[in-house]
Amino acid sequence: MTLKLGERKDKEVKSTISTNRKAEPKQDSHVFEVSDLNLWYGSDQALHKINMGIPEKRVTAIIGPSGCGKSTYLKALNRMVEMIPVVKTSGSIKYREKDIYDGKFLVEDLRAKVGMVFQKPNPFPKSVYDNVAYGPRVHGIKKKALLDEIVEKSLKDAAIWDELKDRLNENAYGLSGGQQQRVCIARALAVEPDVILMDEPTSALDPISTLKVEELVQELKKKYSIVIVTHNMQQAARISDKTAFFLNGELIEFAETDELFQNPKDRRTEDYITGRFG
Ligand SMILES: Nc1ncnc2c1ncn2[C@@H]1O[C@H](COP(=O)(O)OP(=O)(O)OP(=O)(O)O)[C@@H](O)[C@H]1O
Repeated sequence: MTLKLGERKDKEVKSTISTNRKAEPKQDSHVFEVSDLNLWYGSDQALHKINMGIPEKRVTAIIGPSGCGKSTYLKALNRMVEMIPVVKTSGSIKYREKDIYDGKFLVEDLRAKVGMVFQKPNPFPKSVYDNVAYGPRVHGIKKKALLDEIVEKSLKDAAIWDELKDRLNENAYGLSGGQQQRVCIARALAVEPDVILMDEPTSALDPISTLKVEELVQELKKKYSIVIVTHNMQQAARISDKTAFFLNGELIEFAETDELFQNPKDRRTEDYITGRFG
């Protein structure tokens, strides 16, 4: 089902992007607390004074037009953005009340807790088993029985065990794109993260694989806190509990998903979700 944005009147569009859920505002506890975050690539400022808490065990979607800073924000949360040498930041990001830029917080420890799944499935050119066992091995787990257990559990949690249990020794490159993406999710789960960041995880997938990943996200939020960047507003409405709308590097609105789509508070959010721009 494709939204023909810009072709409908506001009211119709707002009711079209329906989440089939009743708004259940909760008092969230937060895994991340982001305060006054500014980020520059050289002299170009990509994020402006972002203040945003990421709720625990819920799905937070980030939407907004191309270039508005969604991926930059996501990669700031696990300090991946620092891999680009010209990046400078100010403000603070706290993960479970610890400042992630505090010298005492090792980046490896942060990334073990905050896993990431990318737009394009990126398995290693290794067997399914070795892909999933990779992280635990890096963390020093050598016992075969324990690795077997972790691989099975991670593939089960990624809803792909039944499909792959007899193909564990096959190269992951030989799998379909949708299977590769779920193996990548299993790889992220194998190190027992707390938060999973997903950067447009279904944009390279066919509709059936997309549906499987969306269903999986619903399961995963029982155990993990999830932040997902998506270009697809229908997807944000379907799978997220809270939605943040970014524009030109600013956080314009952050609300319960039903609220944001049905009753946006900011004119710019309304313009975007009704297809007037973007
Ligand atoms: N490595 C980089 N070097 C310099 N500028 C960058 C870099 N990566 C992103 N930017 C700039 O930062 C801004 C935000 O980019 P970002 O990729 O975060 O946006 P986005 O909302 O995720 O976009 P899209 O939806 O197209 O993926 C853009 O102006 C972009 O050109």
